[in-house]
Amino acid sequence: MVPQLSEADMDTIADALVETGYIVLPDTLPPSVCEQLLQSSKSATWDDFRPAAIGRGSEQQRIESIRSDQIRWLSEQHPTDKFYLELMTQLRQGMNKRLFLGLFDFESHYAIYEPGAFYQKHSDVLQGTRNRILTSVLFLNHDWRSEHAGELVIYDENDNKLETIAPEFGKWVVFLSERFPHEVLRTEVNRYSIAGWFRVSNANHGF
Ligand SMILES: O=C(O)CCC(=O)C(=O)O
Ligand SMILES: [Fe+2]
Repeated sequence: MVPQLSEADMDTIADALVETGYIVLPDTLPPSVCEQLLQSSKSATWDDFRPAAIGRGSEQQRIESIRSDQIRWLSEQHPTDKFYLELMTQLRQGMNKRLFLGLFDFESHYAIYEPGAFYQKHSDVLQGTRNRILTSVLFLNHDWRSEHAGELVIYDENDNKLETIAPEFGKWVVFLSERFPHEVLRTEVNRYSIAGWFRVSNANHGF
């Protein structure tokens, strides 16, 4: 069965994006889908994962002092990925309908942060582009405890700390990409997440 986001969930998310620009949802996505995603992340071989890079195209760099996670992009060809991508399509259409965001597509990757890995404070909007509008992060860590660390910290435009979010299984964070710098604190255990970005078409914005 294709999982569904309810109209009520979409209303909640749209209202939060208007009021504060972000939302932390503890258990909105179906646990069975989250479990499949976790298994898919765990069962991939390390050959499938690549050290994450920073930037775009020829400017792409790997700077381990900034981020040290390993990533694998989701694909429509993969049945588990497809379920998740379907949910994100529903969110994209729901937000376009409610907020006229003109979201055009969605790209996302599994990430594994091994013990000692982190991602320093950054913005998801790549320099010189404005095409990432909404960020989505889903956490997949069962039995997370504070000593495991690896929290996601969200800041406001003036660098004030807004939230320190435990990366607990099934927790889903959605925020306006441009408004919130954020960082992943150094994790003490393997940390599983899926980060994704809803984008507008470059062509629409004249780039
Ligand atoms: O996994 C996370 O908590 C967020 C990762 C992130 O900020 C990114 O990949 O841009
Ligand atoms: Fe990010």
